Amino acid sequence: AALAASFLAGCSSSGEAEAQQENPYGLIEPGTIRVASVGDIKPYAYTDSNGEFTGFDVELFTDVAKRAGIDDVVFTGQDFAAVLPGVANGQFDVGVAAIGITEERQQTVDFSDGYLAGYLTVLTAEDSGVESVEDLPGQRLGVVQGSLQEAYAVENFTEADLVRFPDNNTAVSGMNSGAIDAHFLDYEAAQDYMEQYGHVSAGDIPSFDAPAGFAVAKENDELREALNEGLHAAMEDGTWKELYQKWFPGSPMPEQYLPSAEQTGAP
Ligand SMILES: NC(=O)CC[C@H](NC[C@@]1(O)OC[C@@H](O)[C@@H](O)[C@@H]1O)C(=O)O
Repeated sequence: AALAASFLAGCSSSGEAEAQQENPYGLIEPGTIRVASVGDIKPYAYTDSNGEFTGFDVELFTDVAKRAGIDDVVFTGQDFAAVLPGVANGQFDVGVAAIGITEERQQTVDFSDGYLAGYLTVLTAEDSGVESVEDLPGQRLGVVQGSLQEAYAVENFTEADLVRFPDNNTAVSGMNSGAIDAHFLDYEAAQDYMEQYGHVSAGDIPSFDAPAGFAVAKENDELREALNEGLHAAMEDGTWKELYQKWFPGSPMPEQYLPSAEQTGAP
């Protein structure tokens, strides 16, 4: 009670203190978290046949929000390139879409701690002639606008003809119709298209230095810290591991997100 009293006394007006108490995370709509996501990066974040958002990132975030005391989470699908601007300009409270944490992105938004470190995959059709990334020069390579894959390809696949798409589905449709020769996307999403269309990987590039994080508006430290607390609790009690095994069965599991008792510290 003393702490609360001093906290309330600290605010300039009781109204502000009241507001602060009701909306401790500075949410657009107190009690609801508005999330900018994307609808087609299965199995990270996607809309199922009922139009419901689901996937590893979606279920992990929903669990973390619940631990922070917010049960009402509303997901809205955007083009990937619109997610961070939507969070930065206050249209959404959080961005959740396998968004890699990078210095450049931290110019416009803040991130929770990382929750998923994996690979970027060059996906191609069985007989495309693109056997590995060495074959990319002169080939048409799809990338999602604003993705790490776009930045990586601009930097490293300088002789490929880059074709920018709003999302993976459009890009893979383009590949299936022969408009492009390969598409550069996230490993688990690539696995899904391989199962669906019999496509293959022409190369997997580690992206461990840019683990996915939840994007929040700069300065909203209360929200970011509450998400971090929930995230680490979900890792420590094995929820993260359970969701990883559900959504990425058979994929190598990064150790740093497992309960500390299960971390061997092996390199
Ligand atoms: N929604 C998307 O298409 C996201 C594409 C891309 N994801 C990269 C990443 O965050 O995906 C999950 C993990 O593998 C991370 O290591 C990786 O950087 C990006 O952040 O640009």
